[in-house]
Amino acid sequence: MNKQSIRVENLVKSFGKGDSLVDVIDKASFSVETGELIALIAPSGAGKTTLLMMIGCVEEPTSGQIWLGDEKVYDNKWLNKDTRKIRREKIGFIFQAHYLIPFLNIIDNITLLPQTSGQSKEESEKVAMELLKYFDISEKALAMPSQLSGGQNQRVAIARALANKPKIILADEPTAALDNERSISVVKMLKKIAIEQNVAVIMVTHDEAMLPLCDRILKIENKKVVSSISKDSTFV
Ligand SMILES: Nc1ncnc2c1ncn2[C@@H]1O[C@H](COP(=O)(O)OP(=O)(O)OP(=O)(O)O)[C@@H](O)[C@H]1O
Repeated sequence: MNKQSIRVENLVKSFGKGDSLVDVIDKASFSVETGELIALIAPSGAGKTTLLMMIGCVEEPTSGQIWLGDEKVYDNKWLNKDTRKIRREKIGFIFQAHYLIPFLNIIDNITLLPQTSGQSKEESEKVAMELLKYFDISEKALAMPSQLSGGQNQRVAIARALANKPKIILADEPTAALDNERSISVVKMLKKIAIEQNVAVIMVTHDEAMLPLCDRILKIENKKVVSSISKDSTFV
């Protein structure tokens, strides 16, 4: 059964002060359940990355509340000062560029974070190999990132985001560097992960072709966050 994985209430974000004050998000309230793949859309500069980074406990909101799973992590301040720990335990990040470390092979790229979080080499390599099999690139385990295609590297980046078994995946334009066919394959993969691994996925995208593959669309409109089901073309 799906359950609430992300909940945001009255979230506000402004940058700067006085004359240079920029209001970006005004009282956003929404939730995302496990199993859901959500597209986050808005014009450039409207606050997509800012919203994603607040949910990811990277950017501190101005006010409001955030729950990740059962834990309230923000209530007008971070409730746990160690936001890195929250990120490590609960969230997998995927970016437009894959940001794999060029001098580490694929398996070492995936096991780096779990090992720095205290997982044993054996256990982290076992999980990494399972993920590489899942993404159909296990034969590339010992290759270097430069030996893989853009689409393959992005699959490795998704595998890396899953290595700590997070319940939330935050993806900032994960398909921006890929052609249409590879973009569709990456987004379908994110949907499969959401369902099979009970993960909530929020994906920032500028690509309208990806919207029908998502369950719901969150749109930032005049600083407000509005939700629609993906089939509803009101916002598309
Ligand atoms: N650290 C910062 N200090 C001041 N203003 C910032 C800061 N970070 C972001 N902003 C401003 O907040 C607004 C939202 O930025 P954000 O990067 O979240 O937009 P976006 O929707 O992700 O844009 P894009 O689609 O171009 O990536 C912009 O006006 C930006 O200039």
